[in-house]
This record gives sequence, structure tokens and C-alpha cells, in this order.
Amino acid sequence: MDTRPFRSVLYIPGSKERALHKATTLPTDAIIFDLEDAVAIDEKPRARRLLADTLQDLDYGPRVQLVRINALNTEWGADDLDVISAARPEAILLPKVDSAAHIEDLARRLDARPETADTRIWAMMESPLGVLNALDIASAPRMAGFIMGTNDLAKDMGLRYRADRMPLFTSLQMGLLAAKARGLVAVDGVYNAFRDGAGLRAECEQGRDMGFDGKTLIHPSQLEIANTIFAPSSDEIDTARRQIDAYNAAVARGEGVAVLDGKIVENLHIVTAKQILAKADALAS
Ligand SMILES: CC(C)(COP(=O)(O)OP(=O)(O)OC[C@H]1O[C@@H](n2cnc3c(N)ncnc32)[C@H](O)[C@@H]1OP(=O)(O)O)[C@@H](O)C(=O)NCCC(=O)NCCSC(=O)C[C@H](O)C(=O)O
Ligand SMILES: [Mg+2]
Repeated sequence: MDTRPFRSVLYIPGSKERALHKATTLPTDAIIFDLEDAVAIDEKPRARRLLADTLQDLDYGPRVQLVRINALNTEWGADDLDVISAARPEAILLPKVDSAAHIEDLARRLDARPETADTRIWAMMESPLGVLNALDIASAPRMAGFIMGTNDLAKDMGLRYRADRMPLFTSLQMGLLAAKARGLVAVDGVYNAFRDGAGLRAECEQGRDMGFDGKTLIHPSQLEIANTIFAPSSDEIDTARRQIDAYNAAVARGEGVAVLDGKIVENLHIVTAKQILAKADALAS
């Protein structure tokens, strides 16, 4: 699994030059350079050219870079891949993935080009069939992560948006289970009301509790909330340190279980505690 942080994953329309520049200074862990739904049909050829040039010219530092091309069964997908390949993309995010065959097709095309020898694949989990095939998709070649596409899921399932996201829960969990089973990164869907900080905060808390690694975002104003909520809190860091101390003391006494704050601490809790501290250290540096 990729151990870099994915707390915040910001979509940027590939057609918006100013936003593409702005992102070189934004505190986002990862960027999705979008050629799909954020780009109008008439703009698609210009956007893919602009994006290919931008990726070669600008320095996005440590931010993970994903390029969302159009699906390969659309009139734009193959051209997107041709033009973007020249920029040696770190990862291609494929939308509307229904089955592992979609990933295998993309992997074959990447295999055929020396520039994309190391390019990883991410999949949008955003159709009922895709969610039902999540484990096969997660097991396909070059796979590195899932992004939940909650808008397309809502459309295809005919569900209504609710603040508790109950109608989306099965899909979110199926995506998460498949990603975690195969050691992939799992990133939650977008919160459309980008000026509603309280709503975003609640949805980030929910996604964090479920086990998502981060949240996809559509506006820079959403970054701070996601970065805060998907980072280990000071309470979590303190508890992790004390768990490790308590467990080490128990082991030194010849015991396999410690008790801290009235709760048991076993070796599996130490795995989680160490992951929390490693993530905190990575973010601090
Ligand atoms: C939502 C927006 C259209 C709002 O745009 P705008 O009104 O221009 O915002 P602001 O004036 O507040 O912008 C302030 C400055 O921030 C920059 N900016 C805005 N958005 C971004 C961004 N995403 N990344 C980087 N920089 C951004 C502006 O350029 C301004 O900069 P400056 O002038 O220098 O101060 C707009 O935010 C937007 O287009 N967002 C992205 C929308 C998008 O990508 N949608 C597609 C992804 S969501 C999706 O597809 C879901 C999925 O597939 C599913 O099915 O669920
Ligand atoms: Mg979508």
C-alpha cells in the first residue's frame, strides 16, 4: 500500500489554467487533474493539451498526481491517454469502471508505451456494477487505489442525498472492503456544497470513522478540514504512545495483555498504534 498521506485529494479541471497553477502552492496531499466531468465537451481537446504541457512544466512537489481521463469507450478516452502519456503520469484514474476488464484494457495500453512503464491505475467506484465487482477490480494489474464517485452512484441508483449517507453506505463499505483486502488506498467521495464547512466536517468525520484514507475535494476552501480530520488527532497520538508503553511493560512482566484506561491492549492494537505514530511522523516531516 502507498504510505504517503491521502487526507485531501483535490479535483482540478484540466481546462482551468489558473487553478492548475494555484495548486502548486495548495496544501493538498494529492491532486486529480480532471479531463472527464469537470471539462465541457468543446473544451476537451484544449484541456488535454494544456494539462500535458502543465504536468511537464510545473512542479507539484510531493503532491501525488492522478490524471482522470475519459472512459476508454468514449470518443475522448484514447486521445486523452495518448496526449497525457507524454507527461509520464504517475497514475491514471479511470472513471466509470464496471469490471476488471476495463482496468486490464488500460493496463495493456500502458504496457505498450515506455513512458508509462511505471504508471499506476486508480479506479472510480461509481456504478452499481463496479461496486458489485469491486474485489475483482481491486485485484487487477497496476491497481493502486479507489476513489468513490458518490454523485454517479446517486444518479445510477436513483437514491436521494441524505446527510447521514445511509443510502450510500453499502456501496461505500463494499468499495472500502475491496480496497483494504488488496492493500489499496481508499478515498471517499466529494461533498458538493463546497461553501458548507460544517456539512463537510461531518462527512469527513464519518468517512474517517469508516476507514477511508481521505476525502476527494472540489475547492481549496475544503482542504483544511479534510487535512485536519484525516490526520491523527493529538488524543489518538497520546493514546497510541501510552498503549505502546503499557503493552511493552506487560510483555516485560511476561503478560500478553495490558490494560489502559480500562481497556485491553493486545498486539493487534499495537499495530494500529504504530501506524498512527508513523502517519503522524510522516505528516510532521
Ligand atoms: C466549484 C467551482 C466551479 C467554484 O469555482 P469558483 O467560483 O471560481 O471558485 P472561487 O472563485 O471561490 O475560487 C477561488 C480561487 O480558488 C481557485 N480554485 C477554485 N477551485 C479550485 C480547484 N478545484 N483547484 C484549484 N484551485 C481552485 C480559483 O481559481 C480561484 O483562484 P484565484 O483566482 O487565483 O484566487 C470550482 O472550485 C471548480 O471547478 N471545482 C472543481 C470541480 C470539479 O473538478 N468537478 C469534477 C469533480 S467531482 C466529480 O466528478 C465527482 C465524481 O465523479 C462522482 O461521480 O461523484
Ligand atoms: Mg463521477
